[in-house]
Amino acid sequence: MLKNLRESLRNAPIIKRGSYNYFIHPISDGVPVVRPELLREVIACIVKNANVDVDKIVTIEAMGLPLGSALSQITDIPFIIIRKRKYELPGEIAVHQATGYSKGELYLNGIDKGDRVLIVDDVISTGGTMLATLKALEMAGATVKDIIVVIERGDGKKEIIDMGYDIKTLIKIDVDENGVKVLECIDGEC
Ligand SMILES: O=P(O)(O)OC[C@H]1O[C@H](OP(=O)(O)OP(=O)(O)O)[C@H](O)[C@@H]1O
Ligand SMILES: Nc1nc2[nH]cnc2c(=O)[nH]1
Repeated sequence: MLKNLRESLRNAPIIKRGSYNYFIHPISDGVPVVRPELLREVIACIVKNANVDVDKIVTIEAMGLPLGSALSQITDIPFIIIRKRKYELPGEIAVHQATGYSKGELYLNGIDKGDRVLIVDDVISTGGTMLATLKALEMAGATVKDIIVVIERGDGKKEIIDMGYDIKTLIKIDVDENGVKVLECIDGEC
């Protein structure tokens, strides 16, 4: 089921961001090109595995956007984007985000108290972005029914599970300066 994702990750180039080995891939970067068969495969796998009995899908700028958008079209569930830009709307919630190579603020709008949500993102690595997202959603009074992330690297997933949340990842990889190694897939075919 995840043939395109597996093969493309095995060929992903690596760059250094400080000391961090950063892989570049269409799902996580939008470059060099996002092929429809890859996105279709990933979205089908998300629909098959995620709990979509929710009021809203929550994604994170920037690379949660193609995922949230396609998922919303298929499920007919509205989606919201946690932005890196401040809007200063009433009720906007700001949280601090730290990844393995960057720091910044995230801004949540559009959640009503009691909303049941599914969080979708492209990558989990340190878990810093997901922690910030969960904090913002907790502050907004949302109930997180499920979390699904396409690519898992590092130990961030464990932190989220330790906080008591369910989180699924479609593919688990290891990254070093030589490239990407595929470790595990949700379809069991790796
Ligand atoms: O688990 P973490 O260490 O937090 O890493 C995961 C985050 O890193 C990337 O976001 P980034 O902030 O680089 O933004 P982008 O989507 O604009 O590339 C990715 O989209 C995740 O949100
Ligand atoms: N594209 C990309 N996004 C990430 N988010 C966290 N780590 C990575 C990475 O290595 N590559």
